[in-house]
Amino acid sequence: MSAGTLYSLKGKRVWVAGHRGMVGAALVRRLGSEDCEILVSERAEVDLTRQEQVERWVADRRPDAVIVAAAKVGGILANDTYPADFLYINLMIEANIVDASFRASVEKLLFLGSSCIYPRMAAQPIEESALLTGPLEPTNEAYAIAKIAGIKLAQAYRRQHGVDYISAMPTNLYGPGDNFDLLSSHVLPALLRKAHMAKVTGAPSFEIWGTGSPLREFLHVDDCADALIFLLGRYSDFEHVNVGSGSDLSILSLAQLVAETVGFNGEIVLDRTKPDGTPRKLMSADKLLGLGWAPRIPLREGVKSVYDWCLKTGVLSDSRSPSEERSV
Ligand SMILES: NC(=O)c1ccc[n+]([C@@H]2O[C@H](COP(=O)([O-])OP(=O)(O)OC[C@H]3O[C@@H](n4cnc5c(N)ncnc54)[C@H](OP(=O)(O)O)[C@@H]3O)[C@@H](O)[C@H]2O)c1
Ligand SMILES: C[C@@H]1O[C@H](OP(=O)(O)OP(=O)(O)OC[C@H]2O[C@@H](n3cnc4c(=O)[nH]c(N)nc43)[C@H](O)[C@@H]2O)[C@@H](O)[C@H](O)[C@@H]1O
Repeated sequence: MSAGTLYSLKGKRVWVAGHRGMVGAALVRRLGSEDCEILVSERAEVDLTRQEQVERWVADRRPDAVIVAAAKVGGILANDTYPADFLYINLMIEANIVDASFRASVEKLLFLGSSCIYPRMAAQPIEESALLTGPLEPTNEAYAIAKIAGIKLAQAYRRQHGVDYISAMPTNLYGPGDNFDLLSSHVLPALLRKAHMAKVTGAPSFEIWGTGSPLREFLHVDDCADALIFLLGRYSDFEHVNVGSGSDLSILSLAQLVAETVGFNGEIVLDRTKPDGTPRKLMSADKLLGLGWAPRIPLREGVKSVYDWCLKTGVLSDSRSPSEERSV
């Protein structure tokens, strides 16, 4: 084990639950440089909301370590429109994986939450200790409640059973493999697609939701995956850990950055009928920095690399209008 390592992945069987998602796929890429065996479960074989299926799979495959990167995930509109799905599916997935892992004597488990767990009006930058100190943002309350339950579940198993279960709270993420559906995506992939479509169709403008004034923090998913593998090896404590870049910008500034990246020179128009959500959610990066990890991919560089990835894969070329797209 190298200095500071509390849990070595060497020779271990590591289950990435949700390996086809943006974060799960980045974790699989990152784990490729560790001397471990990566386990994945296909959805056709295991629906993670089904306890029996999860218990059977974990008992059969016997992972040593588990990363819970499977979840029902979406942007502000999806969260606001489908609170039952966001609460129910996420509660089931995390409860099933945590308990099945305990029954199968998993050595280490990392649960992933999100920065929306914190109170809507939390003091900025938001420290880990702000959890449960005030009311949540209504547009994603259901998802936040499920994620808070996940943190508490990991802590409860840790306290009652002495197991090494930890939680990490990533900020808003972006990267290859993101969801570019305009109705269910997060802001960054939505803006890339809108700016690109405006450019290729010669439109004079593209729309962004809300007032453009909310502030958001962004982290490239490869930085996030690196931080998560760092925590898996170097962190073993009760409290969750924020995973962010340490800086934020307004949604309008983000839209301008995306327009520059894409090469769109027209206007950016505000659709004020859409919600803003939390005014600001910049997380304190102090705890993770203190442990010795720092991000490497600046936002401008990251957005450019994702746009290049989009052009290469053709993921933005779908000409359907938002109303024709798959529902969330
Ligand atoms: N994206 C962000 O901005 C962000 C920010 C903070 C935290 N996070 C956290 O990071 C984690 C991963 O997010 P992501 O962005 O990678 O989401 P994602 O791309 O939507 O991936 C989620 C994965 O979970 C799988 N899944 C969902 N329900 C399932 C079920 N019932 N059975 C089996 N698999 C199921 C999905 O499978 P299918 O491919 O079959 O649908 C998908 O592969 C989540 O815990 C999320 O809270 C994400
Ligand atoms: C990380 C996730 O963050 C989510 O909150 P949240 O940052 O507001 O999620 P986003 O959907 O990324 O939206 C961030 C901000 O961008 C604005 N925005 C502007 N144009 C667009 C657009 O075309 N699409 C989208 N999606 N937004 C847009 C949106 O109104 C909001 O103020 C939570 O709902 C989840 O629970 C999760 O925590």
